[in-house]
Amino acid sequence: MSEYTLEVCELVKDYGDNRALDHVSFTLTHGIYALLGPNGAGKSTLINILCMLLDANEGCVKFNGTDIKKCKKEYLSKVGYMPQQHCLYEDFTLQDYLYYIGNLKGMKKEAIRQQSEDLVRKVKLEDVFHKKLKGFSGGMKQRAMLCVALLNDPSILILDEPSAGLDPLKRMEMQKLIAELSKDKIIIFATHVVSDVESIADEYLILKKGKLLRKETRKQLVSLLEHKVMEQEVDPLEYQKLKTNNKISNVRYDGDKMMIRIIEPKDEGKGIYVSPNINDVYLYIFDEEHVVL
Ligand SMILES: Nc1ncnc2c1ncn2[C@@H]1O[C@H](COP(=O)(O)OP(=O)(O)OP(=O)(O)O)[C@@H](O)[C@H]1O
Repeated sequence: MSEYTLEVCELVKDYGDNRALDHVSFTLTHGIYALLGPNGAGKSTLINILCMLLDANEGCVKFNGTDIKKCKKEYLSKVGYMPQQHCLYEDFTLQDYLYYIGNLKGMKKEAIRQQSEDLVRKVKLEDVFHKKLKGFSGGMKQRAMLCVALLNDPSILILDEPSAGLDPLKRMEMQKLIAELSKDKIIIFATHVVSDVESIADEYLILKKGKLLRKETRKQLVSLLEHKVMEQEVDPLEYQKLKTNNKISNVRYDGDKMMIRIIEPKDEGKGIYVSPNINDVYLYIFDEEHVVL
């Protein structure tokens, strides 16, 4: 199995006085990396630098040990990018669009044909291969964009909110697809929606205000909250009171009973401690009123 490395070294990006990335460093080998952070954390800026659409002010990115600026053509031929916004030519058929992109990627005609047919089967779009993209639903367009990103079998796959706008079933399908396709690749999956990555991410890159706070596995992250998440039954009045000075990560009804998940409860002994999940950790890290990290 070939092993690729993508190394981000002390990246700094400023937009005027606003520092969007602040000395960000990490190294990735194959696997699925969830890039998490709230609005403005710097995810898109980082992705744009990784896709060479934007230059950093300081620092560099290395692919297999070489600065990507020194091997731009080779590096870009190994990168597949699925942007947040659809950028499909709607008057093209899916087949024509894949041919067009394959050409831009410098692929041979026969390779485009073989890979296109294989990819549309994998993402279950073979029935609409010859149909115009303008007739595609949102979910079909997302899958078409994934095909485009996967043409030329990239070693690095960068996905910016790949499940945005999909219904829960389609979100699960997209997660399954990404997990199936991840073998031997470095996959960066940027999202705000923790549940989209929880079942498939090998590691989490957590960005906050341009700084990389953590690069850890699920196990390492949830250990932050071991014995700190309590599930408790409450009545709606009590809930209103509790939520003013507690971090509540979830509210659900169990029949008539209102159940809440509290992180580091102020008043212990009213519920039971439960296993933390990534959602709890996300709230713990990003709850601005109770900054801990
Ligand atoms: N072109 C730009 N000009 C000026 N400031 C920018 C520009 N792009 C991003 N920024 C700023 O840089 C910071 C990081 O933004 P960025 O879009 O990278 O974050 P993000 O994590 O991708 O956010 P979102 O989840 O909302 O897409 C923010 O403060 C943002 O306002």
